[in-house]
Amino acid sequence: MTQQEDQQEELAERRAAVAELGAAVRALTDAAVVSEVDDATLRSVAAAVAELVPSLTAARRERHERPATDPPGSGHRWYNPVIGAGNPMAPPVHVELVDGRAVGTCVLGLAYEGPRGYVHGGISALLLDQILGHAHGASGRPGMTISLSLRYRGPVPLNTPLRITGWLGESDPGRPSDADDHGDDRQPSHAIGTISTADEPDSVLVEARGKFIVPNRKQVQRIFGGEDFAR
Ligand SMILES: CCCCCCCCCCCCCC(=O)SCCNC(=O)CCNC(=O)[C@H](O)C(C)(C)COP(=O)(O)OP(=O)(O)OC[C@H]1O[C@@H](n2cnc3c(N)ncnc32)[C@H](O)[C@@H]1OP(=O)(O)O
Repeated sequence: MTQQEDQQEELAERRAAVAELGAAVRALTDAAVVSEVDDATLRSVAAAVAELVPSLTAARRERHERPATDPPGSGHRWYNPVIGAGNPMAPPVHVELVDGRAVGTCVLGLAYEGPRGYVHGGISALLLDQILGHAHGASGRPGMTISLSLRYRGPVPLNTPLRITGWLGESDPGRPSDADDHGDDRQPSHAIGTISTADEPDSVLVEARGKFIVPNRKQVQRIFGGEDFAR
């Protein structure tokens, strides 16, 4: 086996273990928010969970440090709060590119509840920001959101297969590019997205409009210390 194959195998092993823990803690979170067991059981589970924490934090990363799952150039985000298999907070949303559109699918349990039986509006915004980011990134230029507005047309049901779709709209007409000053294309992109149930994809429950920019070199330096932020 070559050294590269060895590294690939190690990476796959690490990602599988991270996804396994993510799924287990996600299931625990779901159990915690649906549970109606007696107080003594809640307290004994809380104590058992608290005892597990030190075994995970024995080796930890700090802000700005890459996790072992996301080596430079991979473009992966295993702990992303929307799509990351390793993040218990992520549903996780499964995203595919279909005919130039980003299409996400997921089911949201009671941990995401806002109005009783329905998804919290902030969670819808989180999902849409991510999917718009994928639509923008699909053009080959991953970027950052500079504005996001939402229209909530109908409540989004929990425990129901959902479809989240994002695509690029027209850029700002007539906005001059100041590429000469900044060495980058500074035209923000407009992206549009929707949430519907998988059964009724044409019935839009939430729609979003966002603007994305590709940070220029100075901005990348200022915000990310020069590292290629998207890779
Ligand atoms: C297959 C592909 C897979 C890909 C997967 C990817 C998935 C990822 C999904 C992740 C999804 C999650 C995504 C997330 O969660 S991204 C996280 C949320 N977003 C942020 O944190 C951004 C915070 N904002 C800033 O840091 C600054 O505002 C920036 C750096 C943006 C500009 O601060 P700066 O001090 O430098 O400039 P200014 O404020 O004086 O702005 C002046 C004007 O210029 C415009 N402007 C500025 N810079 C640019 C530019 N570079 N190109 C074009 N235009 C630019 C600017 O809009 C403004 O215009 P106007 O508003 O006045 O009209």
